[in-house]
Amino acid sequence: MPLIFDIQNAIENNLSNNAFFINEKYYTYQEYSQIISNIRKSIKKISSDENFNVGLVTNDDIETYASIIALWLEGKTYVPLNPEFPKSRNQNIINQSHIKTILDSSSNAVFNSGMSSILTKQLPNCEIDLTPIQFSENTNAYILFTSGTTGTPKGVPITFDNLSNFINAFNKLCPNINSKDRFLQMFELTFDMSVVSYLAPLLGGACVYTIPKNKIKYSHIFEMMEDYKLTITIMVPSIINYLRPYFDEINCPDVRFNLFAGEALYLDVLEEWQKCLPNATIVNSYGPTETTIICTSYHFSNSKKNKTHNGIVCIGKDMENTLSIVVGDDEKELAVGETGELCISGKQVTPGYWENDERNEASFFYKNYNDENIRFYRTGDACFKDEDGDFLYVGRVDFQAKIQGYRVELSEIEFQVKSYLNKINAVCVAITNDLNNTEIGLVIESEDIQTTPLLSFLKTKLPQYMIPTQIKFIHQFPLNSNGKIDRNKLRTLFNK
Ligand SMILES: Nc1ncnc2c1ncn2[C@@H]1O[C@H](COP(=O)(O)OP(=O)(O)OP(=O)(O)O)[C@@H](O)[C@H]1O
Repeated sequence: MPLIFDIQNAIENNLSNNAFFINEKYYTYQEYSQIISNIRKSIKKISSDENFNVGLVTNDDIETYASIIALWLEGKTYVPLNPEFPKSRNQNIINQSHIKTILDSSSNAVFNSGMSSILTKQLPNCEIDLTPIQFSENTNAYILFTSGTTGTPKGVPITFDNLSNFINAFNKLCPNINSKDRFLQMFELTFDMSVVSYLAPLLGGACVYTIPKNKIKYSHIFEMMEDYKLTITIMVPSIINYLRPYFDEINCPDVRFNLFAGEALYLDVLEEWQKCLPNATIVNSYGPTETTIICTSYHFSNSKKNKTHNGIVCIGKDMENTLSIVVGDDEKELAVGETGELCISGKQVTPGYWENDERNEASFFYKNYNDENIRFYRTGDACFKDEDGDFLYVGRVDFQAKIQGYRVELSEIEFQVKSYLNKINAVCVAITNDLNNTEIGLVIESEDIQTTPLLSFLKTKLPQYMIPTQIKFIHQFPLNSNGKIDRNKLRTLFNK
């Protein structure tokens, strides 16, 4: 059955249960369905010959989450616009996706230049109507504009078909989501981890607990986990690095499932974190936006030897309906243990970047695989496969530095630095010096480290060309809007 009918059924079957806890207020599925219907009525006037893409200002309220479903019931695509992003970036997204209508729940509309803006707050109540119109599963459910290292955001459309395949695979990983579950939703709607954090609970009749934007202090997250006895938590690993000093105070026996994704997860911190969630299944998962949130997964267990590479937890095996391979420069599949670029195919892969032929040409390719012509997405991630078929993450292909002709894995240097620093975080970046040579820069998240003994230690572990030549100290690593360590910002520390 198409995903949109599952959403309709889930809402209609759970009317008396709580759907959301937002800004200290609960909303039942009944209230949610009323707000969805009110918004839906007001967007009916969007002409059907208009582009499917509708801008959605991502405010922190029930109307924003209701707008998503209202748009979907009408077969439209949401394009999130974060009011906290620079105006020029949002304008670029609006122009690229030809948005003519914007849904906004705040009356001081930020994006009203030359397009119709529909205010979604305090609309009059109308008859509840959650029956979707008929539309193709190839319709885009959302388009996310990822930051894009070139400076121009690139649009990643994800279809309803992509999304329903993802949901099926996710439900295998985290089974039996039901009305007793309480989910943490701590992501900006411009980041795809938000989609699993609101959609998986909605489909199970569970309640979504959002963290108010003005309270995204890391201490608040675990207070919420404890106070509201959250049962399912989805996180980026940087969060537990921040929570690390408080681990002794955290005890969340109600968490039954804890998923990590989005960046490298380190085993040492995970082993400590696990004690805070004594009853949780902990999964490390991996996936670029282009393959719909996550597409590989690995179960952590404290009763086995967990697989790692340079301290980074294994990203595991393909989830259902995904096929990943590691290829060399000539797109030939590499043997077990050989590092190359991870390429992904399957039902979760985006149909392609939004109106970007050049990028599509570079990022997707067809390959004959087991007598089938299959379309693969190049992830830009360096990985290798082990003899059990598990993938191990090595680093970004573009973070691999070439130094004096040697290919250097920055994650290997980070691993050694961290093993010396013990619980202090460190990031290596490739920097270009005045003579246009590549060097290794090291940023340490502390202001109290002696460099001489650290360098002496590194010299016993690494060849000379891998020893960092510049070291900076910083009180706290900057995070980007997705909550990941902002490596680009760290790189700028070396420009001075
Ligand atoms: N479990 C994981 N371990 C290591 N890295 C991960 C993991 N999960 C995701 N990643 C990293 O995150 C990337 C996907 O994140 P996302 O699609 O948000 O793009 P981004 O590279 O962070 O940013 P952007 O494309 O916006 O510049 C992956 O390509 C990989 O580099």
